[in-house]
Amino acid sequence: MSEKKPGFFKRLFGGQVETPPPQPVKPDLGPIAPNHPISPEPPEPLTEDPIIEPSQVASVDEPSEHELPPEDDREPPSDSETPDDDFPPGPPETDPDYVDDLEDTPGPQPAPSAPAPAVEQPVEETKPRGSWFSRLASGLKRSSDQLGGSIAGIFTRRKLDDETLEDLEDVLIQADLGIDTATAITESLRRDRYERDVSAEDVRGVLAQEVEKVLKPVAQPLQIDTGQKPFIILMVGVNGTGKTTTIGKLTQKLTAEGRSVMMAAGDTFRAAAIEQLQVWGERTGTPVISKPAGSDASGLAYEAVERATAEKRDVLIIDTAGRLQNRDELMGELEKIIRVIKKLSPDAPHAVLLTLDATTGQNALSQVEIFGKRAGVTGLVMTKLDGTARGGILVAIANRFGLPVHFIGVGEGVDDLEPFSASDFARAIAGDTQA
Ligand SMILES: Nc1nc2c(ncn2[C@@H]2O[C@H](COP(=O)(O)OP(=O)(O)OP(=O)(O)O)[C@@H](O)[C@H]2O)c(=O)[nH]1
Repeated sequence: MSEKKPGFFKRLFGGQVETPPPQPVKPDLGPIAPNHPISPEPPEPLTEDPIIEPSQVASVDEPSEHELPPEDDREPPSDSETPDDDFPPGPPETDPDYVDDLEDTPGPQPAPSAPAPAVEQPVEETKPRGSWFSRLASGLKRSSDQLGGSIAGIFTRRKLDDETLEDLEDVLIQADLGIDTATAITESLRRDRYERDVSAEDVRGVLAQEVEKVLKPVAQPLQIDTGQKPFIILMVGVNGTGKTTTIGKLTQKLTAEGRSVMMAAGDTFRAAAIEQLQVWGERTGTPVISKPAGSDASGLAYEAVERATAEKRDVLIIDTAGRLQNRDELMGELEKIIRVIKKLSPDAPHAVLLTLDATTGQNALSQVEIFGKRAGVTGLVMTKLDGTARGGILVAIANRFGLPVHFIGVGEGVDDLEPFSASDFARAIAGDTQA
């Protein structure tokens, strides 16, 4: 944590750190609370003195009817992996009988606020920060280096002929840009420069142009409809993709804009996620609705909507447990959370944001497809673009689904999440590091 951190553009396109294939994600607080790592092991009771003000965090401490589910040790998916049947059971609401019962009963009443569990105050790191573009470029450097290196290898003193175009197409597909974009780029070069000398620089220029063309329509800011009080945002995604961290960063942005926000610790499956949100709550002066780990997430969402409505909050952001998109019962649980929210606010959730881990590669396409169908995803947040060689996947996703991309993340820090800019991303992935 003491390492000097380069700027954003530099981290997006400049990190030399080898990124291993997707690993089981260790829940930790990263830079939020660097001195207080949270163990990925089954949650231990917190023993330190409470630091969070009782008024800041609303903990709904009803005794759970259900056993605490086993800690979620599912691995994030890789391209080749398909989930097997060995996963531990999901939260209680994944039990169909339980789901039916809960849907038939009115939502639980909010319990009185109680002091939050003890969470150590986050320690803000002071690091030199570059511009967003420099940090973006730095983060995407592995992607751009890989692409740039391969392109340079193809176009060293070679005319643009069929063979070079085929080689280039292969390189672009391997960089996860998708067949359509790869073809668009090679066709553009064929049209304008066939049989002429072409430099790697020329090719990178065309790459940046074509990537920007694909990304421009999807680069849309997250619009908060002020007519909705609260504007309800549901955060969904596969395990460890950055939902909780993104909620914290987003809350920081929204509160800095003067909005009153409430967070709901709907990832009741992972104790660390609840604590993580509580840290963000303390940091941003935002109340966090929570229940003990293992509680029903739908009931919590219901209470959070009631509470945020009663308090006339501008925005309510609801976290959810990570789930693999092809675990049918877990996706059914997500649908149930949405149905329960609609009982109180028929048009809600007003935004369903899917977090995608850029290091996942091609599996992200299936995540967008299935979460889109089952949870009505309205926008995307791509995290962990720092240090991955697979940043091109965002282009393939944009091309295939056309869903708005609201934010991208290039690190764990609060200012490592920024609204998505098509031209910055295109320049960064093409290896243009000039801010
Ligand atoms: N390098 C990097 N790490 C990130 C980024 N966003 C989140 N992380 C880290 O990724 C890890 C998982 O993030 P979480 O926010 O806990 O993910 P989650 O989706 O809530 O996880 P589950 O609750 O298990 O589904 C944490 O260590 C974060 O600090 C990013 O943009 N870059």
